[in-house]
Amino acid sequence: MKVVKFGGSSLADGPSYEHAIKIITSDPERRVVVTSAPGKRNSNDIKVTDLLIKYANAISKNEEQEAMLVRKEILLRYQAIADYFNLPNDQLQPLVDRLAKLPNADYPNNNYLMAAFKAHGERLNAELMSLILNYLGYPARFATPEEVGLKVAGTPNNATVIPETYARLANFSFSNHEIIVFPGFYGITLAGHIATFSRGGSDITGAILARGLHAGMYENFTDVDAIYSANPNVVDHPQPIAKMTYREMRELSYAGFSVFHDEALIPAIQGNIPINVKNTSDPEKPGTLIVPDHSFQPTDIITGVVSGKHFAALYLHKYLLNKEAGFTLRILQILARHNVSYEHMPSGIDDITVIFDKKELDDELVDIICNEIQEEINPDRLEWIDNYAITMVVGEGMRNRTGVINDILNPLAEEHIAVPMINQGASRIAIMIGTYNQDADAAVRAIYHRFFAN
Ligand SMILES: Nc1ncnc2c1ncn2[C@@H]1O[C@H](COP(=O)(O)OP(=O)(O)O)[C@@H](O)[C@H]1O
Ligand SMILES: N[C@@H](CC(=O)OP(=O)(O)O)C(=O)O
Repeated sequence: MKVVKFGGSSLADGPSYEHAIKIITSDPERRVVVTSAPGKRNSNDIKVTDLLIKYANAISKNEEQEAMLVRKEILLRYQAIADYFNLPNDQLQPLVDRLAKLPNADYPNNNYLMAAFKAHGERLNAELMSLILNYLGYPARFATPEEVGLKVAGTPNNATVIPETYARLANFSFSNHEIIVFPGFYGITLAGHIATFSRGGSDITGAILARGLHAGMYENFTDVDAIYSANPNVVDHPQPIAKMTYREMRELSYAGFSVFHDEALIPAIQGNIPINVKNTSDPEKPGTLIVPDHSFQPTDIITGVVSGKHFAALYLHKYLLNKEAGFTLRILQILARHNVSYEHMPSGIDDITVIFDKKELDDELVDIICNEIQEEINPDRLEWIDNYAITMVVGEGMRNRTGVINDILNPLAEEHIAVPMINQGASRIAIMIGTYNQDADAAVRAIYHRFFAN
């Protein structure tokens, strides 16, 4: 049995829906389908998830006129898909009502309201997909996180799955003849409220279902032929990756290979389920296979290179820092006091750099943290670097090679790219290079061309 997830770009309009339906119905193994919300139909378009965020904000601010206009815009997206298949209008009415009634429900606070609104992009799309499949004569059943017990914890817009979900999923039964259509992106908290994963999180739902339902394969359909060795928006015609390991993908998606969510690797790893990323418009192409480490023999030295620009860094210098017991602990205590987590903390004998994901911080919080560190720790130098980027060079093939670091650093030096930090150690398959934002893309191109020129 296969779990199949379609991204927003693969369900954006009637023609793309038609491709997806062909894929679903061409293989009887494809029994569980996970939908994203309709995505962009062209580069100027707006994702339905972003329209729903607008709708939620208008409701929170009591802007009734704006809310009505956005709600109509959202409905038009689903209506256009339904019309493409000549679905009778009355069948769409439950979706229309659901969207209209969203503001009337009780939410513990505005964050839960936002989560519930956002989740409806996928929920309505799964319902629509099952209606269309049935209308075309394929036996499909719409199932929800409520029904199967997909439970989550954490914050309402950045939730994580609760392990008991897997036991509940094991009890979810469906017949050999039906196609289950399930909305991505959200689960239900123990208190019964909707909470979403982070953006792009429908990939996570697919992986949870694949693990919980013991799928033989998790197919992830998107709008590119494969995962490439570099972001195709940064490098022209990068090389497709035929096969890679879970660990490689996790390192790369963490740093910016947005084609697959880094958190979605975890259920797949736990369930030992291979992932195949494929193109909805060209499903015959092999795509990229993501597999466990033990079944993999690397052919290239590096598998991919990527830069994430959403980082900031706090650089601290203090003589004899390495002799001062509890120095790092006191920094971490200040961060914990403000509920801020850090990403990395490379250190030297007199220096330490704490790297943050910018999503964790705002300007006010940065000021507070810097002031507290200055007062309580009294470093000789404290510098906040707001335009920090992390370039990640990843490959199982680096494991037993020497000199790879030279091949990474030399092209950067040739391009006069400053490298304020290198971290090569903890993970034997990844080297992390700190650069400044403005150099990040050039760094990716320089490293890519050094390793993949031929
Ligand atoms: N290394 C990469 N390989 C392929 N695509 C990438 C890579 N890095 C970034 N991308 C981008 O990821 C996009 C697909 O991800 P996303 O838009 O989230 O898809 P979906 O809507 O199918 O979930 C591609 O169109 C591409 O622009
Ligand atoms: N629709 C959500 C979740 C998601 O996974 O979307 P996509 O598959 O289009 O990346 C978002 O936009 O974040």
